[in-house]
Amino acid sequence: MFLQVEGLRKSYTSGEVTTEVLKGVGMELAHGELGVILGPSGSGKSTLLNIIGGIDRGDEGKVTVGGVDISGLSDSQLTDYRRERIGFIFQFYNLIPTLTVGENIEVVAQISQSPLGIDQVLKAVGMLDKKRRFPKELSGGEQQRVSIARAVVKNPALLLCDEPTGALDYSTARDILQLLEHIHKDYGTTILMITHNAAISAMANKVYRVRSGEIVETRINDTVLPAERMEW
Ligand SMILES: Nc1ncnc2c1ncn2[C@@H]1O[C@H](COP(=O)(O)OP(=O)(O)OP(=O)(O)O)[C@@H](O)[C@H]1O
Repeated sequence: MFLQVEGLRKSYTSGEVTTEVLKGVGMELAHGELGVILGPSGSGKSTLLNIIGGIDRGDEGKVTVGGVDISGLSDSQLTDYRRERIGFIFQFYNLIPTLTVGENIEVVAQISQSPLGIDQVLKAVGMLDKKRRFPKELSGGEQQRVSIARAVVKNPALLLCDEPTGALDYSTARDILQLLEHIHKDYGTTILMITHNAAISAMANKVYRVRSGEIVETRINDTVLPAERMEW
């Protein structure tokens, strides 16, 4: 199994209060699959994604990605893992405002082991003609396209998306989901995506429903709905 999470626990302590955010999470995702994590606010979705992506660490349990047990990595090995194998897409794009679209992609390509071509990924997200623009000159949907290109240019083994359409209007959100669907198909990238929106789970191979730090349901979709046919 490409991604395997077993008995993952995580607590945060602030002052005298300890909150158990993940209470023994287990999940699996095969290579090339698209998984969706559904759940209410505060249920632990981002914490789970951040641990899988090597941004954060669990307290207990095991996370294996592409045969590597990341729970056993040193800090510098975890940084290399994150840089070389993981692409992140966030709700609020996080582009560098002082760099052009092309430069935002280039800084990531430069530190990647086997990057794709900058123009190739900009073309794939429909932003090649805006290569010399700055992020503030773009709409939210366009900025998210650039952030997808930035995540994809490193040719990541795993693409992690945290509410990628959370800040977008309905039709732009559907465009972005269609784009992620194309990336998934064209590049064969394994994708794990967090959403509040249950309708989006129709495009996934696997759906994990999270409640209060536990996966309460794992569903396998035999039929995957194309993003252009999803409605909510
Ligand atoms: N660094 C931190 N320090 C303390 N508490 C944290 C930290 N990160 C997350 N938490 C707490 O852990 C819980 C789960 O947060 P998390 O962001 O994983 O949930 P979520 O399901 O992604 O929520 P949302 O959908 O609102 O983003 C929340 O109660 C949050 O306040």
